[in-house]
Parts: sequence; structure tokens; C-alpha cells
Amino acid sequence: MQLAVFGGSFDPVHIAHVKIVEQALKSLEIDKIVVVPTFLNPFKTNYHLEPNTRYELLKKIFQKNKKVEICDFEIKQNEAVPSIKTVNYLKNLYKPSKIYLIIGADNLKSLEKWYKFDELNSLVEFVVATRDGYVDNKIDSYKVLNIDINISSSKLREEFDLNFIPYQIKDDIIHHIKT
Ligand SMILES: Nc1ncnc2c1ncn2[C@@H]1O[C@H](COP(=O)(O)OP(=O)(O)OP(=O)(O)O)[C@@H](O)[C@H]1O
Ligand SMILES: O=C(O)c1ccc[n+]([C@@H]2O[C@H](COP(=O)([O-])O)[C@@H](O)[C@H]2O)c1
Repeated sequence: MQLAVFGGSFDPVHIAHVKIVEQALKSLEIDKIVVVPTFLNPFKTNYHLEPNTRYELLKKIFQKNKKVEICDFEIKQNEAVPSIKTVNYLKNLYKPSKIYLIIGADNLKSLEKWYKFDELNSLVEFVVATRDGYVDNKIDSYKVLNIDINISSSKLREEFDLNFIPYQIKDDIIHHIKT
């Protein structure tokens, strides 16, 4: 089987994340996409929504799609988890013949600084989602998902706009903002 892995902070999850999953299912020959919310990105120092909340919101969005699995491996570690650890865990679990690892174009500039990058690079094929404001010539050497939605979780935390929140979780997000 062929697998795609899409890790992220999803703090909160927004419509560009959903489009990435949809595009991956359309354009990569995969049997399953595993979405992995971080406990904490190894390059970040804090999060906003609790890890379990971010996990539950993802589950609510994708619950009807049998090809999408939300994985709680990283949030259960209670610490920042490098992607290679997650990839190895999923490799053992599914024994896929191929693993795509999806990242946004903003991650290209620091990709080689990821933990054990060379080893990770030998285990997966990176796929890059295009992102407004992040032009990088390196993108030409990757499979690309065209996303083109100008939104980020940090912008959403600063200027809350429900238009960028997936419809399945609008009420939950309103609730989390009020509490
Ligand atoms: N609008 C977007 N277009 C393309 N890729 C995106 C977009 N938003 C997020 N991604 C990618 O999806 C993955 C998960 O993103 P993440 O949860 O960090 O959201 P974010 O919007 O980048 O958050 P933040 O603003 O806090 O960095 C990352 O690889 C990121 O590059
Ligand atoms: O493995 C690493 O060293 C590493 C360093 C930085 C980021 N990552 C992963 O990149 C993914 C995207 O992170 P983020 O915070 O931009 O959504 C997420 O799965 C992180 O764990 C992984």
C-alpha cells in the first residue's frame, strides 16, 4: 500500500489544511493519508489549543472519509516528536511500499535542519504544498500540491475569521475562543 503522511501543529486547523488532504487524495496514488497533529513542533516553543483538542477537531472534520486517518502517536508522547520517529512508527504499522511526507512550501527553507534529515529523506518522498508568499526554487524538484489559500494558523489566531475554519468545527472554534 502507498501512504501519505501530513504532520502539523493544526493550531487551529484551517481550510488550507483540508485542501491539502483533498489534493493529496486526488493527485497522489495513495491508499491512505495519515494526518498527525504534533504535541509540539520540534522547532516551536509553545502551542495554543491543547494537543487533544487539536486532535479531536481534526477527527471531526475527516470522520466521514475512510481514507483519512487522524493519528494520536505524537500527542501521546507528551513532548516534541521529530518526524522521523513518526515515519518509522507508521512504517512499522502499515508496512507501506511508499511513504509521501507532505509539507507546506514555508518548511522548505529549514528542511535540511530537521532531525536526521538524510535518513528521513531516504525513507520518504517529500511532497510540497504551494503557499502564498513562499517562493523557493527548490520546489521544482518535488511533487507539488497547488493550494493557493492565503491563510495561516497564526493569522487566524490574530485576526479571527470564521471563513477560514472548516464548516464541521465552526461551533467548536467559537466555543474555544470564548473560553
Ligand atoms: N495556506 C497554506 N498553504 C500551503 N500549506 C500550508 C498552508 N497552511 C499550512 N500549510 C502547511 O501545512 C502544515 C501544517 O501547518 P501548520 O499547522 O503549521 O499551520 P500554519 O498555518 O503554517 O501555522 P502557523 O501560522 O502557526 O505556522 C505545514 O507543513 C504548513 O507548511
Ligand atoms: O523532524 C523535525 O526535526 C521537524 C522539525 C520541524 C518541523 N517538523 C514537522 O513539520 C510538520 C509541520 O509543522 P508545523 O508546525 O509547521 O505545522 C510537523 O509535523 C512538525 O513536527 C519536524
